Amino acid sequence: MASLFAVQPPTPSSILKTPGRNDFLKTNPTLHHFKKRSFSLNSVLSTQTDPNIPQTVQRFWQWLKDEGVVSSKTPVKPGIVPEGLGLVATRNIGRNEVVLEVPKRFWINQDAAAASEIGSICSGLKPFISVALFLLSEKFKGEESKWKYYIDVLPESTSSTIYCAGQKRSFLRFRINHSAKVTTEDHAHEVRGPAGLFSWDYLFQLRSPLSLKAGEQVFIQYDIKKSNADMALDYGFIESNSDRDAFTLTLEISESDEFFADKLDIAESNGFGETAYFDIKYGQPLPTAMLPYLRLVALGGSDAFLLESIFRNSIWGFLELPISRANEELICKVVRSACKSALSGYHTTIEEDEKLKEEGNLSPRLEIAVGIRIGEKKVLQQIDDIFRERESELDLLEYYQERRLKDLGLVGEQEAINGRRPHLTRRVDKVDILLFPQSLFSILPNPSLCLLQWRRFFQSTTPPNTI
Ligand SMILES: C[S@@+](CC[C@H](N)C(=O)[O-])C[C@H]1O[C@@H](n2cnc3c(N)ncnc32)[C@H](O)[C@@H]1O
Repeated sequence: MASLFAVQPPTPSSILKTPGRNDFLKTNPTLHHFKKRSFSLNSVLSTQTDPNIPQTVQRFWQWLKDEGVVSSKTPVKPGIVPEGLGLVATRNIGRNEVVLEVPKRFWINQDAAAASEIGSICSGLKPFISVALFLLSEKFKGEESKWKYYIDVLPESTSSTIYCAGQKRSFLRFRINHSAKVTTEDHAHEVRGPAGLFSWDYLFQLRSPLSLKAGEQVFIQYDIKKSNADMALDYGFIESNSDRDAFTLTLEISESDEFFADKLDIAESNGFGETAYFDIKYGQPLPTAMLPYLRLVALGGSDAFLLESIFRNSIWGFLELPISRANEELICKVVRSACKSALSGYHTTIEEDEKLKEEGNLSPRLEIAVGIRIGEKKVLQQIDDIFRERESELDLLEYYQERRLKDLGLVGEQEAINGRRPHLTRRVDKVDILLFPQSLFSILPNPSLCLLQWRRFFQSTTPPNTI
C-alpha cells in the first residue's frame, strides 16, 4: 500500500564545526523537500461543486454535507486554484467572517489518536506523529474507516515532512491555502456551539482573515515567523519574499573549554544552554542575545575573571557590550570564518542560482531548493558583512575595563568626550580600593591575582563598607 506521507528528517546541507578552541560555532542551514502542484485558476460562483475537481473531493464534500458540517449556508466550497485545491467564496465574505465550523468529533488530533485502537502506542509521541500513525491506521482499514472520504482526498505521497507538522492540535484537513497577503494568524478559534440537531460541542471555527469577493479564494497565514527553509520543510513551498530568508547559527559551549561549568551556569541563568540556536533573518538585526552568548563562549585569557561567581548576577549585562578587544576580535574571526566555510560548501554562487531561476526549466523541487539556498547565502553574506564591519571598528569600541573606569570616575572627562582611550586620572589609593572593591578587578593588570589579594584583604580586615 502506498504510504500516506513520506516522512523525512531535515537534511543539513552542511554542518560546520571549526576546529580547536573556536569550535563553538556551527552553521546549520536546513535543506528541505517540497511539493508543488499547479492547476489553472477556475473559480466557480455557484454553490454546486466545480465539476473539474476530482471525484474524491466531490465525495468528501458531500460527506461533510451529509454529516451536517457544511450546508447550503456555508459561504465556501472546494475549488481549483494555483496552489492546487482551495476553498473558494460562494458569495462576498467580510473580513473575520466565519467560513467553516468543524465539530470536535471531526477533529483528528492527538486526543483522537489516543482514543483510537492505536492509542496505546501513541502515548509520549509528538502530536503530529500520533496523527500520522492514526491516519495510516485509518487508511489501512480502507472501506471500513469512518474517515474514508477524508483519507481519499489526501495525497498518496508528498515530499513535505508532514502536513501541519508541529502543531499541537490538528483537525480535519480542509483545503485552505497560505498567502503572504495575510499578516495575522488568528483565523482559527475554538468555540462552543451547536454541533448537530440537538447537541452542542466544541467547534473549530475558521474565519477569513481577508474580505473576499465571490469566487475569490480563502487564504490564511500558515506561520508568520517561519523561514523559507521551514516553510519548505513543513508545507512544501516557499515565498518569494526575502523576509523569509534565514539562516540558523548554532553556537555551543565546548565541553573541553576550561571554564565550561561556569559558562554553562551563566548561559542557563539567562535562559540558554550548552547549545544555542540563533535564527538570523535577511535584512534584520542580529538576535539580541547572540552577541552576549558569543562573547560568553569566547571568554578566556585575562577576561576570565568575569566568570567568578561574584559577577554572576551582572555578567550578562556586561556581555551585552564588548568585553575586550581580544574577545571581540575572536568572535569576529570565528563568525567570519564560519560564514566563509559555510558559503564555500554550496556548489553554486548566488549569481549562478539567480541565472538558473531566470532560465526557468527548473523542476518545482529544484526551484524551491534554489530559492532557499539563495536566501541562505544572502544571509551568510549579511552576517559576514556585519562582523567585517565590526572587525574594522575594534579600535574604536569601548571595552569593559574602560566602562568600569568611567563608571568610577577614573577617566578624564575630556578623554571620555573625545572618545579616546582612557587612562587613570586619579590616584588609586587604599580608600578607592576600599570604597570600590570591584574596581580592583577591573583596573589592575592581573585580575586573578587581584582577586586573591582582595579575598585575603577581605578575610583579614573589616569589610570596606563599614569603614
Ligand atoms: C492544507 S493543504 C492545502 C490544500 C492544497 N492546496 C491541496 O491541493 O491539497 C497545504 C498545501 O497546499 C499547498 N499550498 C498552500 N499554500 C500555498 C502557496 N501559497 N503556494 C504554494 N503552495 C501552497 C502546499 O502544497 C501545502 O503543503
